[in-house]
Amino acid sequence: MQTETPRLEIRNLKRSFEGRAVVDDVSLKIMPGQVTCLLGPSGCGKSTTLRMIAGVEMQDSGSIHVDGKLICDTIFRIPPERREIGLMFQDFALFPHLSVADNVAYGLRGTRAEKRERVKELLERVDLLRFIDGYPHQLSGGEQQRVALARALAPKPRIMLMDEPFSGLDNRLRDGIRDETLSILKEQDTAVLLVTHEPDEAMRMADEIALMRDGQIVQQGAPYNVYTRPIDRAAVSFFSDANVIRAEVSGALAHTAFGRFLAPGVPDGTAVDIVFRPQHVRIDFDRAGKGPLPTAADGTPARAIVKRARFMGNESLVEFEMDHDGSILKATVPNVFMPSEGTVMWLTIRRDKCFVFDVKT
Ligand SMILES: Nc1ncnc2c1ncn2[C@@H]1O[C@H](COP(=O)(O)OP(=O)(O)OP(=O)(O)O)[C@@H](O)[C@H]1O
Repeated sequence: MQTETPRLEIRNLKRSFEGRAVVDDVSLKIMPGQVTCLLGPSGCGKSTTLRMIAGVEMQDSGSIHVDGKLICDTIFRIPPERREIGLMFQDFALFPHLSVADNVAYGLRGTRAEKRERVKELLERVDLLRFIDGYPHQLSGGEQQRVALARALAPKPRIMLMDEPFSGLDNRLRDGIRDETLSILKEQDTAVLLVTHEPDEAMRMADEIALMRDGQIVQQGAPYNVYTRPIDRAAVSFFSDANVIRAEVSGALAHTAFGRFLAPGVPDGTAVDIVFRPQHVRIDFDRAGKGPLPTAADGTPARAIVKRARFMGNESLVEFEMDHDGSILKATVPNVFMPSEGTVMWLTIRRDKCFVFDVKT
């Protein structure tokens, strides 16, 4: 069986600044037409990784390959302008002295007529055709960014590196431009590496998410898998609010006020964190001092007092103080649910949505 060659492959990239490993052994493969999001908090090394692939930053070790060919290691190096890699950064400036059309045509080859055709096609898709003969200073910041996007897409690069490319756009525009950009890149079979610190953006754009932390990729996979099978507590919290209950294991079970949680393979006496998202807390009303009966799916109910309820738009967030230890738990409920402070309720936690992590690891 013939295996497909990745469009972009980076192997064991490392880069240190002042003795600190900012990118620490990062490897990735991206196939043609695939969008991979490098997702992680500010300062984790995402941009430095991208800059090394672009060729504007030199790695200390490791190599970069395009369609199976080496383009850069510590001995051999193709200069940035010959890598045929498209770049789209948030602060990528347009050429102020060139018209919008000439900016978009900048990297294009072909006859004047062919270039004009391609420029029109792209400006139409980013909804800016009316500005074709205008100049950058006549456009708003968001419009300039869309022109920069059209310029980056125009030469149909084999690889596109994007660093927070949509963050300057207002919400109303962002979704449309994001979807349009994605469909252009897919049509062109471009391999995309997109850097973002916004989980929503990564979930929306990515075929694959590479979760980065302290210079390393800590987890990689399809958005659904990364979201539903996070490798640790921080990976849960990165995507959403998370509740955490600390418990001790005995007999492969973690014992809590919400009943027992399976902790297979965890030795007795080990401390674990049981982590779950607010949407997986079930809320029940108090019935003469009692909650619902325990079930295998939801465990035992625990008594809680409403501290605060807030309406968030399409859901409500309720904060509870737990009776048994005074800890705070958050629950979200679709639509409007605004119980008043002090209301007694009973909470259960969906077992199939909980993650149990050994505290030490
Ligand atoms: N040229 C440099 N000299 C010294 N330190 C640097 C240099 N470039 C980056 N760093 C440091 O490396 C770390 C990672 O930076 P990088 O820009 O890659 O992070 P990032 O994940 O892209 O963050 P952000 O989302 O905030 O851009 C930061 O602590 C940064 O200060």
